[in-house]
Amino acid sequence: MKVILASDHGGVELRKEIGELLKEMDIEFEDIGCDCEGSVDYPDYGIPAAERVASGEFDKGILICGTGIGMSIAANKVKGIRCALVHDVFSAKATRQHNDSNVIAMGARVIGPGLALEIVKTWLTTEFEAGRHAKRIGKLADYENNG
Ligand SMILES: O=C(CO)[C@H](O)[C@H](O)[C@H](O)COP(=O)(O)O
Repeated sequence: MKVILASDHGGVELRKEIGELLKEMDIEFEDIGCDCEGSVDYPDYGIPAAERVASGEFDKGILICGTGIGMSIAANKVKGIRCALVHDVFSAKATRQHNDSNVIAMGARVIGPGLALEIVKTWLTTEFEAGRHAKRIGKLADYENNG
């Protein structure tokens, strides 16, 4: 599995902690920043990261900003992306099982690193259940492709 990590200035520390976790889990990843002291704009990191998941270069993406909201909105603008804004372990599991989410967004100003790392572990290790959920995802793809 290959994972891409990105954040704005609100998520730098948490993003780096997630990178350390991925190393411990022996998961291949690329961290595209930001490597910023000052303020940056979340679409400049979230959209390129999501595009690289949508293209198939990466299997999953993890995006961090202050709330996770900006990053989730940005990622979901990219065709083929199902980004879930997640701040609890139950949702992290459910969004893999039911939505086959390929990106998650979290807010570093919303949750602490302990919970965030548990969310990442759960999300990366939970499989899509398919079945009735596959039909629903198909409807999303149909809308994306045909309106
Ligand atoms: O986009 C966001 C909110 O939806 C992110 O949380 C940003 O990190 C936040 O807006 C940045 O805010 P700042 O006041 O410019 O640091």
